[in-house]
Amino acid sequence: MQTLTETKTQLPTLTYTRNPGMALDLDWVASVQANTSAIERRAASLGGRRSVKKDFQAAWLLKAISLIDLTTLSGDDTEGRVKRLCAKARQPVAPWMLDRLGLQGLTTGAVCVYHDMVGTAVRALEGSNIPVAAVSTGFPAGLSPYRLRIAEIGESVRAGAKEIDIVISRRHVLTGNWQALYDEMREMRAECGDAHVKAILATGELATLRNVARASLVCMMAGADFIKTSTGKENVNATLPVTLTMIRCIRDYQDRTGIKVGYKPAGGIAKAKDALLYLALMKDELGHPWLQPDLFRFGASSLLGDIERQLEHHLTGQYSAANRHAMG
Ligand SMILES: O=C[C@H](O)COP(=O)(O)O
Repeated sequence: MQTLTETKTQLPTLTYTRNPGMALDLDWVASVQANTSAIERRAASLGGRRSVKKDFQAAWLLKAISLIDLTTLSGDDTEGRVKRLCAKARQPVAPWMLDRLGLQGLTTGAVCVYHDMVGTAVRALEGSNIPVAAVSTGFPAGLSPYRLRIAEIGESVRAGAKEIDIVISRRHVLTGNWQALYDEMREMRAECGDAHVKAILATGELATLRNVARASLVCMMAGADFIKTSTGKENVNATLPVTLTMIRCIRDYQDRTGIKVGYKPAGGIAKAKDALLYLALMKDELGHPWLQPDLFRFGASSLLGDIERQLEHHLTGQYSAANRHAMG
């Protein structure tokens, strides 16, 4: 894998990339394979490599911040917590750090909340360009009545969510009912209207990497603007093998249709060095366009805290031996 080199972070402007989708191509779905042992070998080889040279780390950490969907998805969420989260999204690191780096106006990519908190988040982010993403459709299991799942999307859009993270019905994947998965995704896409739609596959519950690949493809055919690994609530969430599988499907879909679909690893990404590894992998496999917020996001509740700590150590020169090790 190449080492990331970039000395300056340019603040991204978010222009959404839309996926119009296509007719369900069952032959293509049937032909999808995933060579699990090769994928696992490649994933295992990634962790030990330095993904960013020390001189370039600050720029890449800032880039990572701009790609976070800063998330709170807890049963005990309150308006106060969501307001604090939004304040953090507006000003993710201390102003002195940005001054030191000659950068102003850095924000996270979005704020991600349950439907009930969309209104609070929209009000708290007024005047900023930070979109609110709502998890919808009976998150996280997606097992509430179908008409209610569809209705929830409309409610979130009307409350001001610009991005909707839907959960798919895992049973359609586990039973190979690709038509049902396609129809469900298509209807959810339509209900989102102008809002950007991310399809959460809950890959930890799909049994095989081949299922992950086929579900990725069907959701893209049905018009998902992003494919997202996990709700963060499964036993296994974002992993490197799943990431390789999904981003190669994104590449195949682009090769065949010319359409770029985004990728959102989510759940359990809490360390700055893991974030940098993901960015290096995206650059390697898909190229620069997938280092922008219209095509890449981290779904993460605690990643920002670790990035901030690493940035502070970087800028003050106070790298402890432990931190040097943590940053690889
Ligand atoms: O979609 C985002 C995930 O729920 C966040 O998961 P996390 O709390 O493990 O970072």
